[in-house]
Amino acid sequence: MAPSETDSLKISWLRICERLKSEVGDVEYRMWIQRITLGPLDEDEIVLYLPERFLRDWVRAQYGQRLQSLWREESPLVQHVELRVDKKAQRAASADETPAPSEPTMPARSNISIMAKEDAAALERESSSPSHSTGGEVRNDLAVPLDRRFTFDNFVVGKPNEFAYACAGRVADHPASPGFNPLFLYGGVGLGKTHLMHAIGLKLISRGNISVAYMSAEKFMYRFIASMQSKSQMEFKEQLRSVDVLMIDDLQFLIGKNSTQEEFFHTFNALVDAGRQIIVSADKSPSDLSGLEDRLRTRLGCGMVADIHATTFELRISILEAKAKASGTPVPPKVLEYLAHKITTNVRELEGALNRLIAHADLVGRPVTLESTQDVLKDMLKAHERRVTIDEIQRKVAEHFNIRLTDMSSARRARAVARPRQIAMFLAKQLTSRSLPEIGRKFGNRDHTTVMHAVNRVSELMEQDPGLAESVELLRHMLES
Ligand SMILES: Nc1ncnc2c1ncn2[C@@H]1O[C@H](COP(=O)(O)OP(=O)(O)OP(=O)(O)O)[C@@H](O)[C@H]1O
Repeated sequence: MAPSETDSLKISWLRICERLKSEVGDVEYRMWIQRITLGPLDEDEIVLYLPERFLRDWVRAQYGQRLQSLWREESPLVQHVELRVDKKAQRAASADETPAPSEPTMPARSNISIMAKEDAAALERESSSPSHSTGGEVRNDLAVPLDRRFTFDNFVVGKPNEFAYACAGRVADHPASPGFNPLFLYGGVGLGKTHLMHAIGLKLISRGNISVAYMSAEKFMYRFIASMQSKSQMEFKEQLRSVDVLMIDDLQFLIGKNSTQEEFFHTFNALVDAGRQIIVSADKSPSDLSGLEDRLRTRLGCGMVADIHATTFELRISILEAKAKASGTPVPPKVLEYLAHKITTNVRELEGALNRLIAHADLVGRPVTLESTQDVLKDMLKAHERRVTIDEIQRKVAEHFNIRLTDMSSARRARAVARPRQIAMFLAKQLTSRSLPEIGRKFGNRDHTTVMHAVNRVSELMEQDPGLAESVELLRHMLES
């Protein structure tokens, strides 16, 4: 690189630092950005160094996009930003004239710094995978802003989530009431835990005069570690303990991070003792969160524990209807049913699929149809194809027709047994990729022609007998969801 290029990059970097400082504020700037060192330009990619892996991951998750766009604006030479770890980077940078990151502030032998290092190490072990960050904007204050879309009004209620919804509503109306503190919401990925937490926060704030802090457990940990490094633990503790409502999302992140758990435990006790509300979410119930300290698990389970169950077909349809209506783009009921049938685990993905369809329809100026849906979502739907096994099919069909499982492979020919067996063969052909001989083998070593006959016979009967067609469809539905 020519010297003039180096200088121009340094000047660009100084300007970017200034802009970031004004955007994120002094505290965040010192904590994260100032630790970055400018590296070389490699073709159109500028390299930036951070002295620790967890810092690199945090900066990448929180500022990666912004750094890239600022660089692009600043310099025509730079199109991409690469963040790397270089433990020597800090010292090298101070000798150079790039904006000097501060010297590491972690006191070498204090207990606190050792605790923070343990957690940082635990984090480092995990951080080769993408960050769990909520992606929220990091502001100068303690918490992450609430998402205005996540209101109670926008939350669709059905059997699987009605209890959690009711508990959330109760806490929003009467925070810190006996029996509801803490409120512990748990359930699988993308089922609405965060949505309900934000809804509580938004409702509380709308009534004014109450301070609410929401953050992911991951952010809690980063702030805790950062407070150690910048020797501002007292400030961190005071900020946390001054809120009326503290919400910590995805608590399972603290498993294995013992010092952060300890800090959270003390914060938890201080707040509950002071009559403040705590709301926590996790992917499992307190008793199943092995890896959390026992005393913390016990305290977490002391208030109200509410489970959000997996969605039902009916709930998925209601959610899709509500979201399609809100979008203003007409989506035929057939398409909604198709999606609800295919994407069964996660509301986030369901929503993502619908948004993709709507965006596509708007872009090409054509209505959403079943054909366009299958085409636009091809890759997504493929990933969701559920692998049904022949064993599962036999079990479900036997249960449904109240026959013994062994009759699936027995030689009995009575119609009460033979017909369900044929239906099971039909479903095995429809729902698995097994060949006719393979299916035959699973049904008591029957010949492939027997399976072929069963498949044809059931197809015929379904056309003639609506009752039987309904049974087969019901079984298929149960097996696929
Ligand atoms: N019942 C519901 N009604 C409307 N939208 C919902 C419902 N459940 C989930 N969603 C939407 O699905 C998306 C994912 O929900 P959310 O982020 O709250 O899930 P989560 O349970 O917190 O997931 P994770 O375990 O990944 O943190 C959000 O956009 C949310 O608005």
